Amino acid sequence: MTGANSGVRSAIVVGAGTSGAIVARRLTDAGVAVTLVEAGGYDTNPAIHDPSRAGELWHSTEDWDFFTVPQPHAGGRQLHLPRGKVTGGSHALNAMIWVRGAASDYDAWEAAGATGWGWADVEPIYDAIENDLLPVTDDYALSPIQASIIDAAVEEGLPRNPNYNGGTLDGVSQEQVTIKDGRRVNTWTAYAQPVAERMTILTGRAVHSVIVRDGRAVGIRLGEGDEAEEVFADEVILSAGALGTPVILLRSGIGPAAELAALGIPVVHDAPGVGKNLHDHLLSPVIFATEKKPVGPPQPGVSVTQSHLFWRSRDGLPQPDTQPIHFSVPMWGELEPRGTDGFTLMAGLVTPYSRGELRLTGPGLDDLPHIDLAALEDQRDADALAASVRQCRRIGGQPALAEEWGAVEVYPGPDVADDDVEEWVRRTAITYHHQVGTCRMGSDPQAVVDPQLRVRGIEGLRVIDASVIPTVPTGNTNAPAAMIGERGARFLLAG
Ligand SMILES: Cc1cc2nc3c(=O)[nH]c(=O)nc-3n(C[C@H](O)[C@H](O)[C@H](O)COP(=O)(O)OP(=O)(O)OC[C@H]3O[C@@H](n4cnc5c(N)ncnc54)[C@H](O)[C@@H]3O)c2cc1C
Repeated sequence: MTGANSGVRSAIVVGAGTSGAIVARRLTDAGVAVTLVEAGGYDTNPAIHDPSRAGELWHSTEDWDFFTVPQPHAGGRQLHLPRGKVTGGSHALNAMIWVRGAASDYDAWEAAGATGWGWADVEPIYDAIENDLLPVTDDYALSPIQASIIDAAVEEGLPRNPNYNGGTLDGVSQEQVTIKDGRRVNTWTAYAQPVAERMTILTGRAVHSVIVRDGRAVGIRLGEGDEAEEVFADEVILSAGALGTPVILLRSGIGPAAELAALGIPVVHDAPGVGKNLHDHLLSPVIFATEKKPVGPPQPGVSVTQSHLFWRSRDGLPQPDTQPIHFSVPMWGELEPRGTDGFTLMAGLVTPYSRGELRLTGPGLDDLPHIDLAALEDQRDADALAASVRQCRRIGGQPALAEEWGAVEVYPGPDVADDDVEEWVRRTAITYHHQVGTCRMGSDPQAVVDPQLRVRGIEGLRVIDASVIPTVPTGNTNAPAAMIGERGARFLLAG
């Protein structure tokens, strides 16, 4: 369907990240006059494009560098939440791993009121994306340590899964990634950048809020104070991500009325769900040194993570609840003392029960949001992550690692007994970078957007990004964000 058919002549897309870059491309191809607004700059930093250098992007100018409020169930720590602030968004910073999730994840969305988002609806979208502009591949050479990690996981009893996107997640696998010829490919470089000359692109411009007149979104406010500027279009699409989009809605007066009033923000529409339901996956490290031969430094063009596994931490689960991810480098984080070489089996929780929230602390662009993941608040999350740590310890002790490499566990290390791993998890848990849910889609009054991704109560305004995800899928969230971008654009063009 073309833009002319849908009647949409012009659209503003806020955010050139995973979802927004796809939306901008699809609308442009349909003849819609697109203005794509990105708070960050262009992706000129070479570290973005070399998969081995992703770690350099944390705390860089391309990182929003968010932090949570102190997390009482995770040692009182404030967790760093990197998010891409650059063309490509978080797909410019991420590890490029491609995971669809479990069919039952999407059937659960549908059952909870996201009508039309069951597996039968989304599977063809994934099939289409993977055979279109993004290269999704596991056809690359494994680093020697990664091959041994996979062997060790098999020795621990896990099945070797040749395609975790093929219907069964369980087992250990080489990661499918969006890398081509040793370079990162993201939705900006694959979708939006090739048609950039056919759009209006504003970079380095942060959107303050949406302009709403008589219940309809008519444009956006860029910047604030003396630098404020207004841009108008038929449709406004927020693709600013699970932390960026709710902030824009709240500054626009679309959110929980009492919270907005307390900050002196005029209430445009009482939407109690905006910023609620924030949740994320979590990681906790198990780090090894090698006594027989060094792992060696990262190689240019090669990601430091190439394998992962899906595993059920207890009986009776319909799908895996843990997804350890394996790094060819020691991921020391805040740990001291630290060595110079090694590898990390990063335990991972992918079925979190804890739910946090995002709130504003003020109406200005510089007022940092209050971000509370409620990390490990639900005991089931701590139990699953601790079980995952114990499993990673066991894998490190298998012959393929312990005998071939002389792998020796440095952290948690011999002083931490398996019974004390929960304390380790609370002391070391970090984000898996998969925040979702802050503008949940559904059919109930608390849902922020309807299943067509229209903001309830406001005409001409959609949210198309990871914030609409009602419950985080079993796996990394980039592929779901891309799928949401494709579907959201189709909904909009269909009118
Ligand atoms: C370090 C890291 C590693 C990750 N690894 C993986 C992985 O390997 N595999 C995987 O599947 N997922 C991974 N993820 C998660 C995945 O990248 C995200 O889920 C996905 O990119 C979300 O897409 P999005 O479109 O919702 O938001 P984003 O891609 O974050 O895009 C949002 C865009 O909006 C812009 N924006 C925000 N606010 C404003 C504003 N006010 N005005 C203008 N622009 C604004 C931002 O700058 C950004 O460009 C990782 C994430 C990170 C940060």
